[in-house]
Amino acid sequence: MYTKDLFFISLCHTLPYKAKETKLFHVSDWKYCSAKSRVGRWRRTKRSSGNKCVSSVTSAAVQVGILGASGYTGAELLRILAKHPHVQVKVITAERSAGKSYGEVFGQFQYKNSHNSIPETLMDVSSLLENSKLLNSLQVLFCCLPHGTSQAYIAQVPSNIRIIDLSADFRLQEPNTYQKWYGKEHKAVELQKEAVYGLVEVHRASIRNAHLVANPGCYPTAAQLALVPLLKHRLIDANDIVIDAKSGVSGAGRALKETSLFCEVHEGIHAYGVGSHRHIPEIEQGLAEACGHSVVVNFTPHLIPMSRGILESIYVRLSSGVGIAEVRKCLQDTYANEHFVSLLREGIVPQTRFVKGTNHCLLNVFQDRISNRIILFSAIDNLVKGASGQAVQNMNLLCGFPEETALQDVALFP
Ligand SMILES: NC(=O)C1=CN([C@@H]2O[C@H](COP(=O)(O)OP(=O)(O)OC[C@H]3O[C@@H](n4cnc5c(N)ncnc54)[C@H](OP(=O)(O)O)[C@@H]3O)[C@@H](O)[C@H]2O)C=CC1
Ligand SMILES: CC(=O)N[C@@H](CCC(=O)OP(=O)(O)O)C(=O)O
Repeated sequence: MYTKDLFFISLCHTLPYKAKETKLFHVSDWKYCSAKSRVGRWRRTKRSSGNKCVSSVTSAAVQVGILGASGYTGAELLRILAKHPHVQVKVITAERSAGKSYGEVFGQFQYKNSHNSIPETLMDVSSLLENSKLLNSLQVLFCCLPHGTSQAYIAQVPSNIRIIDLSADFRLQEPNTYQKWYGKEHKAVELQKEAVYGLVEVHRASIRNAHLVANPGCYPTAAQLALVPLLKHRLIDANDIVIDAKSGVSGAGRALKETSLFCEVHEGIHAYGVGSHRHIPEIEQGLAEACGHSVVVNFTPHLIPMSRGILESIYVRLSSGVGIAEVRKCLQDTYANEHFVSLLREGIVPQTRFVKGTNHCLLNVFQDRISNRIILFSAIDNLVKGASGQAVQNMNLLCGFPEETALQDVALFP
């Protein structure tokens, strides 16, 4: 059977990704679908997308600022917010690119009518913080600055503005843990205490009322979504977890670094931060919370010559008397009503290309050949579910919008 003979019934993007049981029909079966239902689907599509490629902003749009809009996560935020029907991006900032127009920094933002209007020029953060009128006109501030930089700026933001920080600055609850892994004292310890960890599928209730959301790190997102439910239900041994992680190069950010030079990345793969990566305490903090006692994991990240994507292969020991079927059932039940996390059908290995450009995390579990062990796989796009997509999911939650608003893309493939 050839692809041209097939019609994928979920072409319409209003159909949630969760519809995993959607079948491919032969084109000749199409006539048996009622014309009425086809019209109904079309009408819904037109209404939800305003018959244009993007939705228009409602009059009562949430006013948003983005610190660090000239970086990778900033650009990804603007790409996503461009199709958000209830958001107006009012301010964007940069450091080296301050004063430039956004289209000059990112050519993809020069197209006419392809996005909600965005501010023409990148301003510097200090000018924004000094302009109290402009600052106070914002309701939500995304902070896409390097870790260590965010905390001092965020401490100056008025408390009526809700902040979503994409850096690592507010993820660790213990100031001592932060100092140990980041090598410096935290400059906003009080704020660190009140920050809520923004892994929506785990902390949804507390995020809703948060003033400051600490958006999770990319590697910790993929690891925790696979492991937290299993630890909560005591299905795996908390002291025998090996996380073998691979990331695309955009994870390192846009600033020029030796480690992300083309000649030193392409056609090669290497581990880094072995036994010392700063995401170790973040992963351990989340897993300890899930099982109620401290956890020590083996976490080894690798850099892969691709632009985006994270795949984690996670090797664990089952608790005594537990089988793989219980693990599958636990993941299936936990994520049955979650829009962005899915357990794939048995035997299908999650791939980064299945999630490229999307806010989805795909999971699966396989029996290891070594008895009583299983292998979990978790795939995300580091810039979307691992950063800006998750940040928008958090904003949707804070603002009372449906969580999946502006996040319903299907992966760009191939
Ligand atoms: N990339 C990823 O996959 C992920 C990143 N994160 C985290 O999100 C944050 C942003 O990451 P990413 O977008 O990749 O980083 P980039 O390096 O691509 O961008 C950083 C941004 O911050 C600005 N900036 C840098 N230094 C300063 C400063 N001292 N004062 C004000 N602005 C400054 C830069 O401006 P300019 O370029 O104009 O100098 C740029 O806009 C980081 O904390 C990162 O660790 C989290 C999850 C995943
Ligand atoms: C490939 C690569 O370099 N990845 C980054 C992680 C990106 C991320 O999530 O960083 P934050 O914790 O600062 O948000 C790293 O290993 O440091």
